[in-house]
Amino acid sequence: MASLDTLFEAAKTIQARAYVPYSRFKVGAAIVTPEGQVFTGCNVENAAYPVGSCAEAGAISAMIAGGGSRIGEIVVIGDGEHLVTPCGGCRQRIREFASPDTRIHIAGPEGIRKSFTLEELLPFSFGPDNLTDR
Ligand SMILES: O=c1ccn([C@H]2C[C@H](O)[C@@H](CO)O2)c(=O)[nH]1
Ligand SMILES: [Zn+2]
Repeated sequence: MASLDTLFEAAKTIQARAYVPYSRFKVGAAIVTPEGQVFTGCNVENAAYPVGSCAEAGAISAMIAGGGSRIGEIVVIGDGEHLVTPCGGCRQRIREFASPDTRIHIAGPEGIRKSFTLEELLPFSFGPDNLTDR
């Protein structure tokens, strides 16, 4: 099983590959599934700014394409002094494949700075269950 250290290193490696000619703000994300598979993603910007995608979205796409189905834990790494927590859209993307107690680790270049549960970042969330209890 991948350790948190390994997951952090995977996020840092993919962060370096981010395509960010507009913001110059590189983000990396690494997911470990409950089975121990690791999937990564980086942000990919576009000249049509709104079409750019977040690192977390890339990691989730890689997970699904690679046969994973659940997020065990996720590390998100950014630069600068502020915590780079997932944007609102990515909190919802993570929510689709995670549980309220799934841990979301926020890292800087030196290591993990703070860890949250999904419930902390996205309380009272909307999810697949809402569609089945009609
Ligand atoms: O959690 C985050 C926050 C921001 N970004 C990206 C989007 C954009 O490319 C750049 C600046 O917002 O950072 C991510 O990938 N993940
Ligand atoms: Zn996002």
